[in-house]
Amino acid sequence: ESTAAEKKRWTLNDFDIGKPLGKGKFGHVYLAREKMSKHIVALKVLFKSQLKQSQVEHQLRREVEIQSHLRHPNILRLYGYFYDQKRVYLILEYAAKGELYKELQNCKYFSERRAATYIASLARALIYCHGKHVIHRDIKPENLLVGAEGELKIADFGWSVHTFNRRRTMCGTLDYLPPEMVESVEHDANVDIWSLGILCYEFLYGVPPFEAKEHSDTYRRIVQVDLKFPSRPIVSSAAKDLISRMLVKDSSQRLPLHKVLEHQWIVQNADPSGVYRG
Ligand SMILES: CC(=O)N[C@H]1CCN(c2c(Cl)cnc3[nH]c(-c4cn(C)nc4C)nc23)C1
Repeated sequence: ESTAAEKKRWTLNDFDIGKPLGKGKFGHVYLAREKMSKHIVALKVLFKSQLKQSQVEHQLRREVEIQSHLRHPNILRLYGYFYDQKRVYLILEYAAKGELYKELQNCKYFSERRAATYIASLARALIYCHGKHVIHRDIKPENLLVGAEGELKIADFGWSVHTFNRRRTMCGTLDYLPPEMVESVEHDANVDIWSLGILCYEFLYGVPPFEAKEHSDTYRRIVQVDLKFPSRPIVSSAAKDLISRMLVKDSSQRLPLHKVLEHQWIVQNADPSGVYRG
């Protein structure tokens, strides 16, 4: 069902533009306020010239089509879009607590309760997406935002907007790709289970499991599923068990998302509200 916001023909005049939130290859994201409702949003401004140059117009149309129909507390809303001569504007939900990866950088790694709470809410969001035949939501930390109540929001449109201090492995990171994508065979919804396993590892250890200096080494470690658990920080065997059941080369053998939610590590550590309160 589409709301009034979906139908309205928005223009730039409908908004007061605030500070830049992030900038990147295709344009910038600004804090903005819709004048009539005083509703705070994030306005993503993309340059048509850039989109044409990189032949991503069709990808943008597909992503906007998908994103505007997804309604889930852990998926950033796309309220609408509009364009003028030179730019395309996406009207997005504003996540008040910003980017998760900055939080992860600040505290190196998360507690098991915090990690489990985030993984559970992402599993629920992915179950919702798969139910609508939407896969590969590209859930690396750069694409995760935090709402006002501390809830996680998947905020990706197939490419990310790079904020000022980019993550070292941001550009073209292979870290999150599962074997079938690295070996570029067709992929199914199970790719998201793999990425969730990578994310769980990174939440607990502060680095992705197959990180290496050279891309060729990361590639080899992924296809060999060269999974090692450091001795520090100390992580429970239940957490390692869950990660080991998600990072499985044969995508059909990965723990299904609904089984992730039933895993003892999640049941014992995740806050049922999906919000980590510290
Ligand atoms: C992957 C990606 O799109 N990255 C960012 C750029 C800004 N953008 C935001 C989007 Cl699209 C939505 N909400 C945001 N909130 C913030 C933010 C809030 N604080 C306190 N600091 C920041 C930054 N940023 C956004 C997404």
